[in-house]
Amino acid sequence: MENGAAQPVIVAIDGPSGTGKSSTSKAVAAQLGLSYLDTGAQYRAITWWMVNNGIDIEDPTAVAAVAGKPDIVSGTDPQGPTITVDGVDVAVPIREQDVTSKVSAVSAVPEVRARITELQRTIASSADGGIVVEGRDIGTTVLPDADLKIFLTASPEARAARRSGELKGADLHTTREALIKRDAADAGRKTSPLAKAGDAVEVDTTDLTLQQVIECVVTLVEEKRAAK
Ligand SMILES: Nc1ncnc2c1ncn2[C@@H]1O[C@H](COP(=O)(O)OP(=O)(O)OP(=O)(O)O)[C@@H](O)[C@H]1O
Ligand SMILES: Nc1ccn([C@H]2C[C@H](O)[C@@H](COP(=O)(O)O)O2)c(=O)n1
Repeated sequence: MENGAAQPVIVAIDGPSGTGKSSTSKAVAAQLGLSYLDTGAQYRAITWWMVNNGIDIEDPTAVAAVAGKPDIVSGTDPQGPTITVDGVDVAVPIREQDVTSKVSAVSAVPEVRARITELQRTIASSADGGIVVEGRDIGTTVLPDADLKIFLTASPEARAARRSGELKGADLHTTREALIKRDAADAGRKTSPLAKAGDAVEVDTTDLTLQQVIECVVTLVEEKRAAK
């Protein structure tokens, strides 16, 4: 870096559920003055809209026919990310079990992915100072030219323990099975499945604290920025 100004940088963070993508991405973006985009929240938002409008989510043709209808807006401040659908704040309802159990089916529909991918690229290209975008297909499909790609992993046991803690003591076995089922659906779909990009740096977070993961990613971003 020649003039001391921070270089804009695009960071893609992918991985299965509960590996720490959201917590890490938000903290890294806040620390480095970058924008932050939670793409899972967008897929949850479109799923919430489908459910609320009585669309049969088991019918991909019905889902595809209305994929362009909801107006989904994401706020990208890492200190307070927001998500609205047709002007309604859906940050809370999109985390409910009903949406969580249906989001993989809705996000497997190619027309849904095309719509949301376009939205994501528009947001990333208008983030002047740079952005951390987290999801499942960011490094492979949405932003294949990202400056840095990270793929977070963790054992199913560690991920289930983290989620059970969040869900206030939910049964560990049931949580683990639900995570594995959602990952299998996300990794097994035809259109832009959950996958590690060939040029992504894999970070196994099983035995790392969240703080250690954040520090690791901040270092990787700073190295990339310095080399630009
Ligand atoms: N390295 C870690 N050690 C312990 N707990 C962690 C670690 N990373 C994240 N967590 C905790 O695990 C939970 C899940 O993390 P987070 O929501 O960031 O994962 P995610 O990959 O974004 O999940 P999803 O894809 O399902 O949204 C949170 O409660 C978070 O605080
Ligand atoms: N880039 C993405 C992001 C998310 N999804 C789908 C698959 C996930 O199960 C679901 C919810 O994501 P989460 O909030 O748990 O991160 O959304 C996807 O297909 N592509």
